[in-house]
Amino acid sequence: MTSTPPAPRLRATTRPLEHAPDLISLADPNAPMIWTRGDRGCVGVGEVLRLSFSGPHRFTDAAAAWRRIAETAIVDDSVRMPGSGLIALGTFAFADESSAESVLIVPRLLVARHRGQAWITEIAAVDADPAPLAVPDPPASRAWEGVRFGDRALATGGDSVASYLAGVREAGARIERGEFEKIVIARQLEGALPGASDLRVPLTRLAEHYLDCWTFAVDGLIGASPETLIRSTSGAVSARVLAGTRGRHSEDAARDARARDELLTSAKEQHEHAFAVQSVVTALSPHVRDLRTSEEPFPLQLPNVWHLATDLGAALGEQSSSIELVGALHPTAAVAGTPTATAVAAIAELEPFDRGRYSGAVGWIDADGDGEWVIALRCAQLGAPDAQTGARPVVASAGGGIVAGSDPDHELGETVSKFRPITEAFAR
Ligand SMILES: C=C(O[C@@H]1C=C(C(=O)O)C=C[C@H]1O)C(=O)O
Repeated sequence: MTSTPPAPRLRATTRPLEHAPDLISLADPNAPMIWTRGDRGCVGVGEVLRLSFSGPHRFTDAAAAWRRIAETAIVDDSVRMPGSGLIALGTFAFADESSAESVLIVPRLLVARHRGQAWITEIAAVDADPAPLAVPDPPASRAWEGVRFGDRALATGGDSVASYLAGVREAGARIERGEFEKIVIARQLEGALPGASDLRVPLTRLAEHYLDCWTFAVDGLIGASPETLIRSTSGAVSARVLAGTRGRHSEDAARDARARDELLTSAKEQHEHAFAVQSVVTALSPHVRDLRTSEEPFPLQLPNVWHLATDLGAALGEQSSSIELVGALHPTAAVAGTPTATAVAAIAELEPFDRGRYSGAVGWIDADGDGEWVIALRCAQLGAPDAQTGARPVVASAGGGIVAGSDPDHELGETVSKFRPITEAFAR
């Protein structure tokens, strides 16, 4: 299933930079490689290695391939910060059967910052000539006409919103019959990105508005996710679980506060949230020690929605790499349901599309296996350019958890709120 060419032996050299440059401005406007949140993150320029994986073993295959590359690499790193030295950025498909590729990409140059510190890493095959360790000039600005999204046409030609509502109703009926307790049902929007568009425009908007989210661009998957699947640094592990959502009402403070309070006091939302936390605790427990969670779910305020959130912390109990932890956690109840296997099988039946990388994982890994991975939410996938026009298809996905008593129209409204980061970032 997984096709990986013999990996070259890599050399990575990291040196400090005096000034922290604006990361997004350095990205390739056509194929940006970005991972950023607030005053932290990195931009990749160029590509030295791309590994592809697919099928049910994509996480273990990727973890093994990366371990081999890291073991033989020569790393000269005078910075020693999370994200310095040899790095790959990656994105993994949601479903075992997905036709979407899961990839690990090693950039040729990586410019990164962590609060006040900044550095540059150059990566090449050991026998290749080194590139200068200098920050490249930002590429010239390009046009931005934006993307107008509409409901994605179904392969069967039917109405996609009607199909989503039917899926939610059917999911509710199956929950009533006791087939499963929770399932996440998603829907898709699509649009066309004009050729020669500057993808730094939507990325800058996402990074500026969604300060509590990781803004990412890896292999055409672009978004800003609030949900940390796993972060592992020098033996410490953390995660953020979200489940339970209300749309924001930024124009009306009283209504907005009511939405937040309703979320905090709703038995249904707390119940749904508990499923999601439990699924992460169960999957993580064999790999960690001293697992602790925030006492009570807290309200996470994003520009588009309120979420119920729980933070988890632990010590890494064995030598698992961050990709192995992602493989152990995926898919959580936040994106699949409970029990997992039944929910995943029902998603394949009730959603009339392949989710691709949406609700899979996106993030990075270093030579020690440490890294940061989020659930690929609030995102869109760009396709290949049309041979004639250069326009690229863009598909955005969003969904929500269905439990006993979920109302289909309310769930539809929730997806509208969850699409906002993407529809607004890609607007004209
Ligand atoms: C599935 C999505 O989001 C997930 C589902 C949530 C919910 O059902 O309340 C909340 C946050 C995410 O864990 C999405 O954004 O598409």
